[in-house]
Amino acid sequence: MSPPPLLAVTDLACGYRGRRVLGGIGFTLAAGDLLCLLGPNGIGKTTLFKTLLRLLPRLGGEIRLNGRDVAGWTAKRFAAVVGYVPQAHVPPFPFSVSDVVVLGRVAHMGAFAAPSRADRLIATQALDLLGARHLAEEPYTEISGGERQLVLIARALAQSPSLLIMDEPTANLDFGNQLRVLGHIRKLVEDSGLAVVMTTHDPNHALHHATRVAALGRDGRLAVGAPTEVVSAAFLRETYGVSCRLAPTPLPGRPEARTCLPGDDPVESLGPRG
Ligand SMILES: Nc1ncnc2c1ncn2[C@@H]1O[C@H](COP(=O)(O)OP(=O)(O)OP(=O)(O)O)[C@@H](O)[C@H]1O
Repeated sequence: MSPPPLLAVTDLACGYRGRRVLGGIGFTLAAGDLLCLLGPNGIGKTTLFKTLLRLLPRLGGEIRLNGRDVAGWTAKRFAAVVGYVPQAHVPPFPFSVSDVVVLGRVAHMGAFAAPSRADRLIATQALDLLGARHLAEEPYTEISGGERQLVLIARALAQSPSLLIMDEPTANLDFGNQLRVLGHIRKLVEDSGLAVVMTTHDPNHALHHATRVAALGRDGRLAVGAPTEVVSAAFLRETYGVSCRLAPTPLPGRPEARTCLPGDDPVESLGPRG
């Protein structure tokens, strides 16, 4: 019998007290998958993430990690498998970058224990992996937004998770930093077998970097599949109300890759769609 998938979400319903936002959500994720979650503003991507992370109680359905329902897991047991990279923010205190990264080890430390030398070494290795070791002694409050994003990814990697959930890891990054951060994420997935679920508002991130795409349409249904299957001109028109064409743009290791370009009728894209 084949082993269960790393993450299996079945018939999941999410929302807030008295308000269901999404229902019937189902997908699986294996080690080495980079899944991009796409969908229009306000459709429920953050709500789904919060539910996967157990920050919001599920309204129905199941979330299984390695075949086990996560309901009732302690925070520590959950954090040993799942890491979370929030959008970069500036904390009120000027912690050093290495102190921020070593916080990722908390899930592996005893209650009230200080980080050990081994914990510090793992934190340094995580920074190394992302080419960010030179930042170790900098105050976290005085580095750039792109650097902060790398530091938050390093903190999540120091946690040694099997699954990383990333909320718009490229938001607020300039073009160069977007490419660098996405390149690092893809390399980690390819080299270490880490699985990643990330949101993005750029379909080209999904087309160029994801192994799979999960797209929430305006009807709240989730379509899951290969990037070029899911990100079609019809999906972009229905979801974002824009006319696009998908140009073949073979990339190293991805001969089937496409790039989303403005279509013939850009005026159609103006204004919200109901
Ligand atoms: N704390 C809350 N209580 C009640 N409803 C909420 C709460 N937070 C969000 N919502 C509602 O849930 C719906 C989905 O919001 P969510 O933030 O998950 O969307 P999203 O897809 O992440 O949007 P965006 O792309 O704009 O970040 C929206 O209608 C929103 O108003």
